[in-house]
Amino acid sequence: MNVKDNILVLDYGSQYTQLIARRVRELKVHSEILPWDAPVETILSRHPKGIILSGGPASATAPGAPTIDGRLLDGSVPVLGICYGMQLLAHVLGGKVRKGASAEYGASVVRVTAAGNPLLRGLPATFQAWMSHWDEVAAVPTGFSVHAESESGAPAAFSGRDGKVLALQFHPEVVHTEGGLDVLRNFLFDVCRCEESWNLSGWVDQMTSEIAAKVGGDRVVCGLSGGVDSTVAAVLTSRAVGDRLECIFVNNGLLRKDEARSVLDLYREKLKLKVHYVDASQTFLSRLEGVVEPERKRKIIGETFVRVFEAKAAEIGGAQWLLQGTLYPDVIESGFKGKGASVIKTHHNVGGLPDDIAFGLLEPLRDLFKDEVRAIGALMDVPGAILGRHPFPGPGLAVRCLGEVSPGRLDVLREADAIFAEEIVAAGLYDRMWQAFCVLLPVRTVGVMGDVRTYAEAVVLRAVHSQDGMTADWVRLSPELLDRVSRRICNEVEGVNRVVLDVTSKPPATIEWE
Ligand SMILES: Nc1ncnc2c1ncn2[C@@H]1O[C@H](COP(=O)(O)OP(=O)(O)OP(=O)(O)O)[C@@H](O)[C@H]1O
Ligand SMILES: O=c1[nH]c(=O)c2[nH+]cn([C@@H]3O[C@H](COP(=O)(O)O)[C@@H](O)[C@H]3O)c2[nH]1
Ligand SMILES: NC(=O)CC[C@H](N)C(=O)O
Ligand SMILES: [Mg+2]
Repeated sequence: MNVKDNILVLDYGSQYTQLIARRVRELKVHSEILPWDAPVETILSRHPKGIILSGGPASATAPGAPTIDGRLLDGSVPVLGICYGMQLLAHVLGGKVRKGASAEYGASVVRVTAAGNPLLRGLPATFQAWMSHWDEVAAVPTGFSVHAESESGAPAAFSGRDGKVLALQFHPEVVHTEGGLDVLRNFLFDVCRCEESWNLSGWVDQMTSEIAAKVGGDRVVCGLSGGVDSTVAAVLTSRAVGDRLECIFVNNGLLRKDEARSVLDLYREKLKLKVHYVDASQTFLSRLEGVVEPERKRKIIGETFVRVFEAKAAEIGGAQWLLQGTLYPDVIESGFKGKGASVIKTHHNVGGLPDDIAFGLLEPLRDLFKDEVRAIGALMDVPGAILGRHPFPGPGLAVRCLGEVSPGRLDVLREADAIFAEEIVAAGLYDRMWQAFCVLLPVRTVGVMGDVRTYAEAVVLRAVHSQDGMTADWVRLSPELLDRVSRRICNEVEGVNRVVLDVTSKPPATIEWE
């Protein structure tokens, strides 16, 4: 692959670190992530044209907080600090950081207060930006200038050292920040003087050879779910290992209405992969009996998946590798990177894996985001019917059936979910959103149906726009559609007498409820 220029992202534990790297790739520049405490020599040996400091959960002024070596701040390589990165720059260069009067999470308005910041070139005088912080910069270092402020009046952008050290309190890497990509473009091409020299088809060729080299003559089993990620991973891997790849589709009893059959039909018709079907629903459901704690559900499901893969692999002649369609958001939310990231939720395929797993793991998409995976799938001619599907988590309906996961409650959820999905498709909205689904609450409320008092559970409608699952906003569905869905669910699904709408973005909520 032709990698000319390199942008280094130093990871301070942000949920968005990989997103920064991914945006840089989107702008056709190679980018690499190193932990914040990588030695300066290592950092400089990568010849970065620029360095980006990510956000992070720590407070820059706290004892032992992640820091930066002053040698990186002499202006010879441009440095951009984002959120924690900004607070850190302010702190180590002699400014002042303190806890703000209140936090800013989600959408916020940034006002440009002075010209001269190369990052803000071309942006309007006020714009909506995504924030996720509590600390703020109270004073910038001597010799630095503030160019924008947030609603609270705190600095939202400052720079100094001849425009070579720059800082932003908001997150230009998230899609909900207006002009965010322009900000990063300005950094890469104006400040760092990079040239476009990276693309996805180069990635496919390189990854195919890496998989071939790693697997050698071994055999691979793939957990295939019908979703985008595992399908793309399987198609990519089959290019590298041919018929030494066997796919296993597991019915875990937590699939949506008619999903097992429709997924199998789809694979048979559209793709030439060897797919084995395992119905393990009894095993999953009996292990989940009585479990209500979200993280326990996820861990039980993660382990059970692996045991099912092991048993099936043994039955079909053994395999040394387990291929999974793990993406970067699964990894970061599971807190897997160590280096200071919080555990948000244990994705079954990452943090939920048991320690004594009988396979080596093959996860070629581990550094990527869904929209990149869709683009790679399209490059490899994966059918649009698969690439366009909404994501569906491996733990499935278990994390949407809050409280106990019983067959009866799963059926209620399945029926409600199918109605919502059907109406979203009928309204022509399916391809215009990231996900739409129902959640069943373990909360009973009083209703009156046919003059009879009911005391039944409530269903939540959740529909979100997102580009990569890292941030999301709720979809403004029309009142007419909401009304139709609500009436149909109450009329057609026994056990539900109330439908409510989730109007929360991510952050502060997550997309799924558990
Ligand atoms: N029912 C299943 N059978 C076999 N493997 C599964 C199943 N569900 C999930 N997996 C495995 O877990 C991985 C992670 O699941 P995840 O839902 O993130 O990805 P996906 O299903 O491939 O794509 P999507 O996000 O579009 O649903 C999958 O890529 C796959 O390897
Ligand atoms: O394979 C998966 N295993 C999981 O354990 C899991 N949990 C959440 N998701 C999906 O990831 C995206 C982000 O979800 P959250 O905002 O709920 O964390 C959303 O698209 C979720 O549907 C999962 N996918
Ligand atoms: N997202 C971030 O980088 C947050 C930085 C810091 N922990 C704060 O709360 O302000
Ligand atoms: Mg899935």
